[in-house]
Amino acid sequence: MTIQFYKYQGTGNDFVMIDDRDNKYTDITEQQVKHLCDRRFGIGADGLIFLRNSDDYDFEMVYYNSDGRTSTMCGNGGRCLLRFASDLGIEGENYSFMAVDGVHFGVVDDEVVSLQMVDLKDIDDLGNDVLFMNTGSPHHVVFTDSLPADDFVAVAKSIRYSDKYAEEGVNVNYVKVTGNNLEMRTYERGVEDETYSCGTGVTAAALGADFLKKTKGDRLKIKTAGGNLELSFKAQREGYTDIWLTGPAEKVFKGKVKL
Ligand SMILES: N[C@@H](CCC[C@H](N)C(=O)O)C(=O)O
Repeated sequence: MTIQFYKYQGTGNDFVMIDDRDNKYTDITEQQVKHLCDRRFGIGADGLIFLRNSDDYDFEMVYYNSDGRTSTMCGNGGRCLLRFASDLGIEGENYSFMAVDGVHFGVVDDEVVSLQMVDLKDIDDLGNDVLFMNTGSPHHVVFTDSLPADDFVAVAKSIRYSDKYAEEGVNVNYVKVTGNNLEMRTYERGVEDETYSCGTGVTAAALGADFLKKTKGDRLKIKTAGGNLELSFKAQREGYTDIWLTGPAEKVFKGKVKL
């Protein structure tokens, strides 16, 4: 079988996109997804996303990590999917779509794509400037004065495979705050490596910085290894609402691949 695919990236978090509005690929296997995402034997990506029809919304997002397994929400993937929908000619600038964590709204313009993230209620304060929260995907967030350098993946793996997280897995973020600007590195579960950027991780870092009162205001800039993102939000008495993740998302190339 030959598949028409598209490759997208949002701040260097890259995805294979497949238009599956006619449900041709619903029986794709873990091994096949893993192969498509493989950087040497396949197309190469941090994840794979199917765009499918939805009865109640503009479309549905079905996300797989590069290990071949379906997972929880992917923020940059959602932003890339919005650009893909627009490129496919699905009508509108303002979209709504269904994902694993619920309904998302999105806006596509020439320069950037904005995605509304799910509201956040609970943040676990683990002490010493370390937080855990679920922004659509689970994130362990460490605030630090200097980001780990060469040893980042080893440090992140020791947290991801610790007893607390070993079974379910977790994404690990190290974040440095300077004024209202954040700089961060993320290790992703399911990729089991550092990625250039992670949208749900950026969301966790920015909301965490506000929660710990490390920043001021409701719009923060975040620098990732693959580029800059912005997060705006409303702080409520308990948690956060109106959370919008904004930044670039673009098509890189398209092609056909044999499965
Ligand atoms: N890159 C994503 C997060 C994808 C999901 C994550 N790997 C997990 O399994 O928790 C993002 O941009 O949010």
